[in-house]
Amino acid sequence: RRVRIDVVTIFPGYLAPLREALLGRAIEAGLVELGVHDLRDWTHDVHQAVDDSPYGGGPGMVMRPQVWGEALDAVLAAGPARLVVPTPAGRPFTQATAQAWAGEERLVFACGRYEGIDQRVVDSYAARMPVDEVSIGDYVLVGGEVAVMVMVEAVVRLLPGVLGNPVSAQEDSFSDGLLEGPAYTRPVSWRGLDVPEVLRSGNHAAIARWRRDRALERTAARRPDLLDALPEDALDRADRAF
Ligand SMILES: N#Cc1c(-c2ccc3ccn(Cc4ccc(CN5CCCCC5)cc4)c3c2)n[nH]c1N
Repeated sequence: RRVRIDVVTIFPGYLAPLREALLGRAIEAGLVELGVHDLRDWTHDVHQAVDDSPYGGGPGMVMRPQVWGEALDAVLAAGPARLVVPTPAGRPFTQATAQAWAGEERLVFACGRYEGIDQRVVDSYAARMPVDEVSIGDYVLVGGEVAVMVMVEAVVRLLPGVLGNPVSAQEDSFSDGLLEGPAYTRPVSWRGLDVPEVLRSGNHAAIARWRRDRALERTAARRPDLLDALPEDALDRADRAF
């Protein structure tokens, strides 16, 4: 199965890294088709204006609906898609979102800049297709391009054939609801720091117990919200020590 991804932006160069490495190989393998479009290709004025002052006042500029309408009509003409609009005011983008979108045939990303895109763009397309206004986290970026990079990577890595070891897509650190614990490889001693003995013991039950303890410890320390979100039966007696 393949997915077609289109991105509309005033900074097409910002999306160049999508063609590198893992994603580049997925594109070469024909698992992903990627189209990056310059929004200014759909302006008609000599200044290629894409923004204007906000009605009601307020800081900054807002992106004009007409240009976005022509660009998205052109890109969406190729067939039905889910329209994704990154915004600080969006619903949280999570692994569950990535999993859901990995099943889509087409994703179109509208990258805003300035203070965002005139709301009528989202409203007009929401009438005829799925439109998701999403945020990748509680911090403020300057535009949607970086968010699109994050979301495209999170989605594409879930597509069959993209990752060398697909099982890891299922066993993602968030699959058992805990953060993953520490990982080690050779050498056994490095700058006076040794690999924990248990990991070299060959005692797989002890190793599994140690790893779960480290994951619980780390989750309790860094993401207590994940612990609170665990289903009642997720922690056994040994787990409750943390
Ligand atoms: N995903 C995601 C994002 C984004 C994101 C996504 C898309 C765009 C398009 C433009 N910007 C810039 C921007 C920045 C702040 C504000 C809020 N205003 C500030 C001044 C007073 C009024 C409110 C609006 C627009 C974007 C930011 N930021 N953080 C995420 N997780």
